[in-house]
Amino acid sequence: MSSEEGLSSTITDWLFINSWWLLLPFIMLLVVAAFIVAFVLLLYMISPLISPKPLKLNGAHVVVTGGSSGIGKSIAVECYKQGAFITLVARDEAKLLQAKKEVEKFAINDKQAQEKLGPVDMLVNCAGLAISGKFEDVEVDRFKKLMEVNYLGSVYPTRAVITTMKERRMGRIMFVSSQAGQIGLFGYTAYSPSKFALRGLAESLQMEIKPYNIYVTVAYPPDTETPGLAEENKTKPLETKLISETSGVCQPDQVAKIIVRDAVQGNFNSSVGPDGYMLSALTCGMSPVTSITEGLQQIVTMGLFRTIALFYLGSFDSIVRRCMIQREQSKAADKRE
Ligand SMILES: NC(=O)C1=CN([C@@H]2O[C@H](COP(=O)(O)OP(=O)(O)OC[C@H]3O[C@@H](n4cnc5c(N)ncnc54)[C@H](OP(=O)(O)O)[C@@H]3O)[C@@H](O)[C@H]2O)C=CC1
Ligand SMILES: CCCCCCCCCCCCCCCC(=O)[C@@H](N)CO
Repeated sequence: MSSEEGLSSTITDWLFINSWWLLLPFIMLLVVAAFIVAFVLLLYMISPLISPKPLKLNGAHVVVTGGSSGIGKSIAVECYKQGAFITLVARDEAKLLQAKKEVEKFAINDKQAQEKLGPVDMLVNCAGLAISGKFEDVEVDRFKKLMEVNYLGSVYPTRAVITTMKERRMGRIMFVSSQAGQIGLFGYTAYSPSKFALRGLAESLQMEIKPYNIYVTVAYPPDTETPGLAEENKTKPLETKLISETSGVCQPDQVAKIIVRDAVQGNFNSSVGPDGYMLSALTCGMSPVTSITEGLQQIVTMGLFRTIALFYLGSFDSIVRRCMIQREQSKAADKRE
């Protein structure tokens, strides 16, 4: 007796059936059910991966908060170059008028001079500031200020446009976070939380408004050469400087190009440079996916990037330790004098 006959006779004995082929219809049913389950699972996996339709910037109305300087101004220029109508939002009127002049140099058609604005097609929440310092050195009211400007300053404009976007069943909302909104670093105990908060807001909001064909983008730029960075650098701890140098300094135009491209495509995540790419793959968590390649890349690279990240973390720890020892030595030297 072959082992196959042995197995089938065991099953038939067990089921009190004298011929195994009486089981055939059940086996077929099982196979069909398995196929259906696999198909449904696949559909569920694929459905969030379907890419949104790109937004046409030509003739669109783009509102940029923090549009009078730095990254915001470059985003405004980039959108204007692609034919959009722009509204700049900020506090200082003189700076706004100067920025308006600079943006208008890049007109691509006569129509743009007429400033024909309508409902907002894309909102760019870029107004913000950075304050760095050791936890105990930063005044408590600065923690509040950063949450107010960086976080709530993105909530209010979004509230102002969301109802109309939902009615029109179209739109883009962008939040400018930071690499410091993906990783907590020495000196950013007040700044990082305000940028992490944007990610929580963006994920929740995206789930609510996706059926209305509105797409959210969170941008995580590295250090970028702007008036804001120059201001921040005046009081930045040495540790923060050394750690941030890891991912280099970018130009605002270069950052803006990438951010605008991602927002137009409806990508949830927008990162700059190789470190930015690794950080985003590593911290993707349960954030929305917007293309099959993005999902596959995350699946394949995560373990590798975590391995690389351990080396980075080790080097950050050693920077912090070295700076502490140096400070203590110079303090001791001062006392001796
Ligand atoms: N530069 C960098 O290294 C990085 C910056 N970022 C983020 O990008 C954004 C822009 O930064 P950056 O270009 O460097 O900054 P800038 O300081 O160069 O520009 C900031 C802009 O925001 C406006 N703004 C500031 N505070 C307020 C407020 N309370 N209400 C309304 N508008 C305000 C400013 O105009 P006004 O003062 O007239 O109101 C200005 O237009 C920020 O959110 C920053 O955190 C992220 C990663 C890196
Ligand atoms: C695989 C893992 C890779 C890990 C790479 C880690 C790189 C960390 C660098 C963080 C730089 C933070 C810049 C903050 C910029 C900012 O928001 C302020 N300058 C605003 O003014």
